[in-house]
Amino acid sequence: MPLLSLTNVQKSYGSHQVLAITDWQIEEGIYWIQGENGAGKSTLFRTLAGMLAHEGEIVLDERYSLRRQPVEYRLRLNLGEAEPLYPAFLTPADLLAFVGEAQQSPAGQMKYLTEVLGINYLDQPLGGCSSGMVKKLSLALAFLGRPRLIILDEPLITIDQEARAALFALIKAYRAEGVSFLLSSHQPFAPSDLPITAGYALRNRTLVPWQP
Ligand SMILES: Nc1ncnc2c1ncn2[C@@H]1O[C@H](COP(=O)(O)OP(=O)(O)OP(=O)(O)O)[C@@H](O)[C@H]1O
Repeated sequence: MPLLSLTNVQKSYGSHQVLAITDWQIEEGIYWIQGENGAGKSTLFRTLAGMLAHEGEIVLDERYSLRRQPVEYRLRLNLGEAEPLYPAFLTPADLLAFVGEAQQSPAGQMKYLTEVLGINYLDQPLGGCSSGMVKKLSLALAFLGRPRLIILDEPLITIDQEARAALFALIKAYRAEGVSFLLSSHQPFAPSDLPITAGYALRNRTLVPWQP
């Protein structure tokens, strides 16, 4: 049963078409998406997260259409952006509380995520946090709630080895609970890092099986 189906999905900025995906489906698993700079990965992920207007049909779990059941769909699909930007005066505690409520985070989940990812600067305004500290927070936010699919755009940029190991452990733990992942990276993941189900490349505005 497909977890995510895209049919005739198109996205343009003005006259510049970035996505033209006729038919693409994935089942549960951990997927890796590669793309050259400017290929459209962030545009694809923001489209899947419902942040950009698009043409075509995007359906999760054969039931939740982004267009027709937007609330149910968004509760089940989380996005961690490549280069997250937050207002400088907010703290990690503020954002975790806000996103946690919106995503209906179960009791204890925020504490678990902040401990695993080493977010021990909960009350420090983000304007005074390093890019790695902001990135780790954005990753924690992407795991909140009870998602079916978590999309992480360039999850490894700016984070250190310890956070990378913690993130991979978290991905495996969530995967064991039935959560699927779409990850982008300019570099392929080593098989020892993560059990990747399949890789795709974003080329010529569409997704094709990845080949080295
Ligand atoms: N808001 C926007 N307005 C106009 N064009 C945009 C906008 N955002 C992205 N683009 C264009 O769409 C194309 C795809 O951009 P996108 O950011 O999705 O690529 P990407 O694959 O994520 O790139 P990178 O790996 O460099 O982050 C680029 O040609 C970019 O210039």
